[in-house]
Amino acid sequence: MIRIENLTKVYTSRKEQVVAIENISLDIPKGAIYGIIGLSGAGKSTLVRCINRLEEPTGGKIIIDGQDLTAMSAVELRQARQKIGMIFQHFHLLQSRTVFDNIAFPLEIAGFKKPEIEARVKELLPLVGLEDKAHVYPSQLSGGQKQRVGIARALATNPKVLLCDEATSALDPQTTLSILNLLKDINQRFGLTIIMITHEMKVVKEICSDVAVIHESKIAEQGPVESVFIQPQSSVAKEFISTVFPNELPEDLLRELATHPNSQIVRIQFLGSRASDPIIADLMKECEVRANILYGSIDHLRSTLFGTLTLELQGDPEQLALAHQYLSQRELKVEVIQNV
Ligand SMILES: Nc1ncnc2c1ncn2[C@@H]1O[C@H](COP(=O)(O)OP(=O)(O)OP(=O)(O)O)[C@@H](O)[C@H]1O
Repeated sequence: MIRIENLTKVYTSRKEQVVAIENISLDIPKGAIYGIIGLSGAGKSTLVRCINRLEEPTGGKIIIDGQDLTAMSAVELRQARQKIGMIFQHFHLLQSRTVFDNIAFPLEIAGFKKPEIEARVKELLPLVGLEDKAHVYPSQLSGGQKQRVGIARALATNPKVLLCDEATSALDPQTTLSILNLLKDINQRFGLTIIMITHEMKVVKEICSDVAVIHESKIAEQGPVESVFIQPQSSVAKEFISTVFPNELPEDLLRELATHPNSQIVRIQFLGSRASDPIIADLMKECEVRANILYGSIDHLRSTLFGTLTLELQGDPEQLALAHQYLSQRELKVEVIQNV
């Protein structure tokens, strides 16, 4: 639905040239919640601002529903932008307008008549849970409420795409969760395609269906969230995943385990229904190895279970080989952390 082809943006000043994004290509399916994650300065904001040409790309194409935004005239672009909503980290609300008038603003610009505007705003207020705040000013709202106004304003012209630039980065964890749930709800109810720019893997873990990791202006890797979490390829993706699923064992424990004879430390990761398999009981019964649990966690990637289990396996080489065979037959991802 959205195709980004070889997108490049170079900022040129008198002193220097900065390549903010370089040859980025992405296919974003209709109805996806597509996360774009990267460290500060990686190029995320530039990328998202190029998607609706708030920033003019230096090269490449943005194709939305078959229409090339980069080839559009100013008038065509203005019309196309009505189908692309955007929300920002710092909300960007008009302080002198009430909540109602902030949400009405894009409809006024688009030339809607007063009764139509009133009807649409009255539809949007309950959608974002602000029925009782229509006539208050932004300064009287909490951060989460301000972002709800931002979301209602972005949805006013019935967009097909919602761009979110660090939409929850200024919010506390609980408010972040409530905004993410609202975005998930909107995505499911209206089939809206959402692009989430973030530097926080917990945002990706919570609601994204797909993710692209951007590093030093380029895409380091991309794919469905489950694949990237279970089999990350790039070191930057691994680093991000370790922020939500830390699985390093303490150094002194590793040192102590290194003294155990015939022992191996393995990390097992599993998705979905595999989370309820009796792995340890089977390993002990079928492979006759001893399995000591060193670390375990189970969590959700959106609505799929994702688990990590770090075990010390003890047994002779044949028994350990049998254990690996057993684990690989069950399509679990197994990594040997330490052999003794
Ligand atoms: N208007 C500009 N003029 C010159 N350089 C810019 C401009 N905007 C961004 N850059 C540079 O482009 C690179 C990418 O910046 P960008 O803001 O897109 O990164 P980011 O991943 O969004 O970072 P952050 O999370 O810190 O906002 C950085 O090196 C930045 O300094």
